[in-house]
Amino acid sequence: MTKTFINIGRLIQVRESGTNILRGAMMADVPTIENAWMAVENGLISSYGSMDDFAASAATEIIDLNGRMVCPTFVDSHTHLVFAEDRDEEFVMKIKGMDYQSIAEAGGGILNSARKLQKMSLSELTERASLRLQEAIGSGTGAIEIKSGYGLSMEAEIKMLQVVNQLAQQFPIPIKATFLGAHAFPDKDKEKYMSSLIQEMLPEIYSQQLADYIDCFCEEGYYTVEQMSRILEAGEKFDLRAKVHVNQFNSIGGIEKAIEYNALTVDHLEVLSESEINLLKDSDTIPVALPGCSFFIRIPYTPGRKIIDSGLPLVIASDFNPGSAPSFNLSLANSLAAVNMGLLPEEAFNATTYNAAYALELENEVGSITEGKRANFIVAKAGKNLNSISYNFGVDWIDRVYINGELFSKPTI
Ligand SMILES: N=CN[C@@H](CCC(=O)O)C(=O)O
Ligand SMILES: [Zn+2]
Repeated sequence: MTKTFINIGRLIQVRESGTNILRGAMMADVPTIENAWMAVENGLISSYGSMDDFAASAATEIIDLNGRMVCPTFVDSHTHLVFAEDRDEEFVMKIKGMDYQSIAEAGGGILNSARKLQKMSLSELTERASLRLQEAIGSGTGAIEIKSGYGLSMEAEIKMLQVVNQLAQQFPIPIKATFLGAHAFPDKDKEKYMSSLIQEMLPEIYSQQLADYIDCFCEEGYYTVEQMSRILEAGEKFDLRAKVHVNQFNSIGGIEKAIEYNALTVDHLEVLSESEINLLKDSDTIPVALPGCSFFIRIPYTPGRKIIDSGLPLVIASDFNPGSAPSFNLSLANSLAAVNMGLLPEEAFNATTYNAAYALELENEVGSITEGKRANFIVAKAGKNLNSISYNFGVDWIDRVYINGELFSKPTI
């Protein structure tokens, strides 16, 4: 049966299909229909228009939105949503003055998460991740990427990816899985782990079809450019395109190497030089900023304003993880991007919806109000507009979330 939503005060992010990722000045525009209607059929957006031209059909359920704004759900292209436990004790260490790297050296960090995850069963991990994902959808996320990387052994990395695949079966939104075995080294024998990654884990992941992308944390003290290169080379053989962590603390050549492998995205970029911006301009690789991480571990923000002013596209994601960004809330990411990166509300919104869909190759499915895309959308509370998303930081502006045209209910815990 068709559902028709009428008296939509503003229908936001309405775009024809077949357009491209938004770059530079294009990011400041969010096409909108004032006083609109929108019809949904079989879970997809089937048509929309101005209320001035609306004619009700008998075979449709009418839902009157009384002037509220409707916009597409967010797309979160970078998360570490599967983990065993929060790391709030590290948060307290940070308040007392320790930085991210010293916390890792003191037994915290990625290895702390790995020790906990290795001991936890697949079903317990799935249950915990499900609760987080339900909440993330309730906060407006309608498509998501989830990485492994807290396993750091063949068994635990496979377990993490199986959890992601179970979530993809259970949840009604598109979920992409990324293999991030190269998140840290589990012990001193780095070569042994490199061989395990390339010769054991990757073939097994491929044979079980557990991942869509391959990732690597290319950073001083983690993976060198040469090690990342070997990992991306191996990933290519198993049809896994790269989405990589680069330039979080230092620029060591990761961007250049990622572009050489035609990476889909380069994520973090808190440290970014003019020459690296120029390299990105000559490539199809998409820059992704993670303002929640900058906020939480108090590191510089990715120069998003500069990226856009250089004519590049920009994507923003949550980086949701227990260490450096324990929030999946993309409304907050919009606020942080506006206040700390100098993005207009329109630019931040495009970076978390329309452009973000490209960062997961889901541009034909989600990210805008377009005929034939999934009816994954948010109904705002009364009186809220596009500016409210960035402006009302930390305030819940969302009245309801629809996924595939169905009302999504938050879990009752
Ligand atoms: N930087 C590497 N990985 C995560 C942090 C992981 C952690 O601290 O557990 C990130 O993207 O910020
Ligand atoms: Zn990350």
